[in-house]
Amino acid sequence: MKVDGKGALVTGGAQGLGKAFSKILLQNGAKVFFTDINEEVGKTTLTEFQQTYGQNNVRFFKADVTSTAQMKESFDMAKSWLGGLHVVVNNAGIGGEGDDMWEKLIDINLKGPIRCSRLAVDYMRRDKGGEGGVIVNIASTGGLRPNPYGPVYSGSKAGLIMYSRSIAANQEYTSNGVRVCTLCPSFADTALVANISKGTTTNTEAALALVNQVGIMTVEEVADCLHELVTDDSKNGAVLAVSKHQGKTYVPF
Ligand SMILES: NC(=O)C1=CN([C@@H]2O[C@H](COP(=O)(O)OP(=O)(O)OC[C@H]3O[C@@H](n4cnc5c(N)ncnc54)[C@H](O)[C@@H]3O)[C@@H](O)[C@H]2O)C=CC1
Ligand SMILES: CCC(=O)/C=C/C=C\C[C@@H](O)/C=C/C=C/C=C\[C@@H](O)CCCC(=O)O
Repeated sequence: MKVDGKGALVTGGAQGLGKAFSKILLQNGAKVFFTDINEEVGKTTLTEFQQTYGQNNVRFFKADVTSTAQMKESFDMAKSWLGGLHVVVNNAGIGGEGDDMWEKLIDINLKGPIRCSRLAVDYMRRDKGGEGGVIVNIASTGGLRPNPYGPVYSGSKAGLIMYSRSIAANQEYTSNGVRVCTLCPSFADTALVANISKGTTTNTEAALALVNQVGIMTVEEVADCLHELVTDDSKNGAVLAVSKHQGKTYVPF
């Protein structure tokens, strides 16, 4: 699918990878409706995008992926303003393994993209008035192998990978024009990784050593992979891993 003229919704689009995903979609001619819980940064990013890509090609709406009501409102607004919903990127996510954080992490990193994938299917499937489209769920290489420094984070991403592969296998969705893919980046240069040094993992020293060993990608390198999954209509159920040290790998399950 060429994204030129298509409508896209990106969650967690105010900064980091979500901002890079919105940017590459805008650069290729899509209209983008992005959401985020951070209203201040979201409005700053909106202004930046509108100055570069035009007032009428991008919109921001403050919304929390843990709220069904807020995300239903987001999807309603997006479909109406975009004129059609063809791409959904479930990107919003956090780190944090502590007693005070791990349940919130599951709510955001696993329940959030499941909530938004369910909405996306309903809004995209042709038998319910949609025009077909693609959902890309943002997991992690941390969901593909055990991670002693982020067991809850890895569990959330492993769950998202399997959920995504499972709905991609649903012929009720595929026969109505919906594709589902998963992008599994390793470390990229965002606040999420920077926060590792502030103690979001179970072992900061070991985690930082892993980051140094694996290397850190630019957000643009990850965004190129998103564009590949969105535009290649042959990709359904695909899981694309990408890292600084190993490049791109379609995971051969
Ligand atoms: N940066 C990295 O190395 C990697 C990141 N990822 C995943 O990529 C996604 C984006 O992460 P980054 O850009 O790195 O982090 P980031 O912290 O820079 O951006 C995350 C965005 O999500 C938003 N957000 C957080 N909770 C939210 C909620 N409840 N509702 C709506 N928005 C919310 C934040 O406000 C922020 O704008 C996450 O799912 C993360 O797990 C996956 C692999 C590697
Ligand atoms: C080095 C950090 C690490 O081992 C992962 C920790 C996971 C959870 C703790 C969380 O608070 C920090 C998350 C940061 C994640 C950043 C990138 C990961 O999504 C890539 C995982 C790297 C890999 O295992 O290949």
